[in-house]
Amino acid sequence: MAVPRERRACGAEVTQPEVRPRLRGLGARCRGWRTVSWAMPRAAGLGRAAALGPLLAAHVVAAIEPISVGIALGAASALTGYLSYTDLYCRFAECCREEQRLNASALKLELEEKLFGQHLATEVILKALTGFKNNKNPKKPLTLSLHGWAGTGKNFVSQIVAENLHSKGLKSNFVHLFVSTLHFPHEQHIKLYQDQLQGWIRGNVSACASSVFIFDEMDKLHPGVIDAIKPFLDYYEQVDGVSYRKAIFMFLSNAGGDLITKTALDFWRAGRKREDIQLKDLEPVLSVGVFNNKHSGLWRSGLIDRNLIDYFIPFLPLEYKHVKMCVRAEMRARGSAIDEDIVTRVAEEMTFFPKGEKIYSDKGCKTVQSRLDFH
Ligand SMILES: Nc1ncnc2c1ncn2[C@@H]1O[C@H](COP(=O)(O)OP(=O)(O)OP(=O)(O)O)[C@@H](O)[C@H]1O
Repeated sequence: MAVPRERRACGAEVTQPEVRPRLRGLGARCRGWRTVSWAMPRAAGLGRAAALGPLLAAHVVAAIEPISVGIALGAASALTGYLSYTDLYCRFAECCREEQRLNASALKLELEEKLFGQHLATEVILKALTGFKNNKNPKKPLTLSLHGWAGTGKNFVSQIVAENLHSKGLKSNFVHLFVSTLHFPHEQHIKLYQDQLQGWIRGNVSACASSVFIFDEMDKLHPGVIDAIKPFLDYYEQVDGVSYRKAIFMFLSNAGGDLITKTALDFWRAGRKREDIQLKDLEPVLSVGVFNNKHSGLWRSGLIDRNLIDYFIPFLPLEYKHVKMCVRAEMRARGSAIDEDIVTRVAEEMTFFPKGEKIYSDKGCKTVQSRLDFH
């Protein structure tokens, strides 16, 4: 019998093909399928295997890639006499290093250099992650809710955060990205999505306690779906034998973008500096706004009324000067010399709002890359 393509490629069982998430590209399919397969009956076993040490963990990976891992370990063992088995193993396969500390200064530098116009997001993310990772016994997982207009840097930041937590970033086996319209598209399957989500998260946290889960397009998530993970975000020591306290959850959403823009505009009109906007000017407005917004993914959510979201992080709308910074950053990334004429032309092709003042880019920096291709 012919094996379905996904199964050949990813080595996982297709459990419910008629309602499975439609995933883009093989990488995405593998990520989804792998997660499903780990989350289901084998999850608890995997968690225990990982806890029993690298030898067993090596068997788990060796079962996945027996030849390459075996050859690599054998050759390296022969060449080196001083590395521990764990060190050696982790040079060839990705390891979940739960106790690994965060390099806070590297993260700070990266955010300050690469993220433009987001003084609040930079400050809060840095403090939240540093505090959380420095705490050996967190009482709950870290939950961050990122809000803002399109193209203001929410996905960009989650990528930076992921890379600073697990070196392979979004490609890591311990970082999981869910996209509402891709993984949870049908309203009639909410119950199924809730069950799958619980299984995915339980399985992956069993395998790696410091797993990172990113939920993009929260504003397109059907109300109630996210409440399925409420027990995992709460202050429990364990849920069914699994501790979720070292995991990190990030929710990305356009919901609340209008509230953030209004505050930014009020400051601008009052002649106050953008950098004077403080978290307290926005966080309460955001949490209430999102809780009352039917299209936020967090409408009347238990995650909010149980105070399980640690930080609501506002992403401010980007101005003309920030768009120019994005163009320059893109030119640098492409290895091109900075041409200020092109920088200006690209920035001027973007559209700005509100109609009268034209201060903020309506797509943030989102189309900068493609526009640069024309010049
Ligand atoms: N504040 C920023 N600083 C630097 N670059 C940015 C910023 N915002 C966006 N960019 C650039 O624009 C690209 C698109 O932004 P990103 O995907 O992070 O937007 P988003 O806020 O997640 O948008 P959406 O809500 O539509 O998903 C990024 O990959 C990055 O190159």
